[in-house]
Amino acid sequence: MRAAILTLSDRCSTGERADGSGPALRSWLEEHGVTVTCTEVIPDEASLISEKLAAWSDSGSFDLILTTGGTGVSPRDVTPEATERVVDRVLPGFGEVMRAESLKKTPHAIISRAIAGIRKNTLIINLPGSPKGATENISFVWAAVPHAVAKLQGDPEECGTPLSK
Ligand SMILES: Nc1nc2c(c(=O)[nH]1)N[C@H]1C(S)=C(S)[C@@H](COP(=O)(O)OP(=O)(O)OC[C@H]3O[C@@H](n4cnc5c(N)ncnc54)[C@H](O)[C@@H]3O)O[C@H]1N2
Ligand SMILES: O=P(O)(O)OP(=O)(O)O
Repeated sequence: MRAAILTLSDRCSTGERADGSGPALRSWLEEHGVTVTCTEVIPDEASLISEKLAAWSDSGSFDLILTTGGTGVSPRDVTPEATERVVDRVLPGFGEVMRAESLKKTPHAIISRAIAGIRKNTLIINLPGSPKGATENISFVWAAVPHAVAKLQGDPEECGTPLSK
């Protein structure tokens, strides 16, 4: 699987704060056998985020794009809206599971509005901004990611497990 990581943070984009979440996600993915070929840090600007997600998806170079940051309720948190604007289909289950599992870690999890969706052949998943929130959330949904990527790219294999007798 080929992946890209997009960090959304005003402070990290100006160098005021070091990006801890992009590198944390990169390590997490590489430990899980994924090749990360592109990482970038940009500010919380909806048009920039949408343009970047569309360009990366349309390049055909990535099976998976993770975003980190901007999923909450601060005035400049616009990642879910910018993502929704460019995906062909939303995958509601990812956000549902991330919030349900994260609530077992912190009551603040309910604040994250993260979504996931598909654009062309690429799966895009929003994650919260902190290194802890980002890595916890990807771990909660990871079991479904390889199968989702295979299916969205046209894998014709039947995936129904026969009922045991
Ligand atoms: N499983 C978990 N889920 C959530 C957690 C968590 O710890 N575990 N945190 C919850 C919180 S709190 C919030 S709020 C929401 C929404 O988060 P956002 O996506 O809006 O995150 P930001 O406001 O962009 O960042 C929050 C906080 O994290 C630090 N930060 C942000 N970006 C970076 C970065 N690139 N490198 C290092 N640190 C970063 C910074 O202190 C920000 O103030 O998510 C819940 N879900
Ligand atoms: O990372 P920023 O600067 O976009 O802000 P926040 O601390 O709210 O994440």
